[in-house]
Amino acid sequence: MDRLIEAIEDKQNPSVVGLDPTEALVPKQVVASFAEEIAEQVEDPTEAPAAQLSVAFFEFNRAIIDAVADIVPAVKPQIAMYEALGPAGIDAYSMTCEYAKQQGLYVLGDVKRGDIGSTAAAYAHHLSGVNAGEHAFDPWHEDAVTVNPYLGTDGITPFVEAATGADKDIFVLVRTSNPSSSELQELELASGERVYEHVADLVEGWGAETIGANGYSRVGAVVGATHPEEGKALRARMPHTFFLVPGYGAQGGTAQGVAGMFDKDGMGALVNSSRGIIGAWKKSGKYSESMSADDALDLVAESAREAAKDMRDNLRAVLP
Ligand SMILES: O=C(O)c1cc(=O)[nH]c(=O)n1[C@@H]1O[C@H](COP(=O)(O)O)[C@@H](O)[C@H]1O
Repeated sequence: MDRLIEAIEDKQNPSVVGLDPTEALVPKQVVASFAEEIAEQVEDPTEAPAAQLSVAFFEFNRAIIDAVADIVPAVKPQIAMYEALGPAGIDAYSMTCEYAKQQGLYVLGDVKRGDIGSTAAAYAHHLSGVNAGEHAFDPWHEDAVTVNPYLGTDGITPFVEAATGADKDIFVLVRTSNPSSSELQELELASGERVYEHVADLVEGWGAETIGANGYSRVGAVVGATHPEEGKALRARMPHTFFLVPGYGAQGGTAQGVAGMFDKDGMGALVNSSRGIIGAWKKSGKYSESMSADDALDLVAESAREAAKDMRDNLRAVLP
């Protein structure tokens, strides 16, 4: 987590831009501009639409990354959006991660994996790379991944080991931002604790051997911006655990609401906004369908930059 913390200090900005593209979030003319090129490349024409959208996702992301790389420390590509397009989408995911890393950004792969130990060990290659050993290579280019703790310790240990070996991190779901999160996470245990509080204690334990120079372990926690009070209590309960805080903006989370999730030095949390940044162009009032693809991408980039700056300034205003 020390690399992430350095990047946050460098940019003086504890926020991360979520790269969650969908067809609705990419201007139509940008997608259309790849039609000919893709039609020539694919053997099976039924694959063309997914291939075209995948290329458009990458170019959309590249424009956004270029526009925010000097403002934010990190990006969080959400693999679901890319998986939805099949293998071409996965390529766009990996290319996005690689490009972001080349621009000096910390890349948090939102892959939310979780399974029995032997399978978790395979998923952990997201961090350790493929064919670990002499011929290892890293097709994913991620600095961290998100992990689901439902299977318990043996589903997490392979990720902690891989993260430790590769100087990377994981973020474990503790208190998620979504409306139904209470169905399981708020259940009361015989001890009187809530399920998410128990998970929080497990997460502190999973990270205990990996605490870095800044006092935070390699095992972070995901705590939704939509739960300000619980997030504040978790901050006190998890002194060595860095927080990823999604739910800002589109899901209703605010800078005031997340302020309590930071430590006394204004560190300890990274706040995510995806649609609020990458979809800002739609609310700019400047878009028109008759624009060229290049102009539309410029608008996407300029709007994302403004939204990222606003988010940074709003967070700075509530931090010490
Ligand atoms: O792990 C996450 O990042 C995550 C956890 C959570 O509790 N809530 C949550 O929204 N997320 C992710 O954060 C992003 C939020 O997107 P926006 O609501 O568009 O900002 C999506 O990629 C979600 O999958």
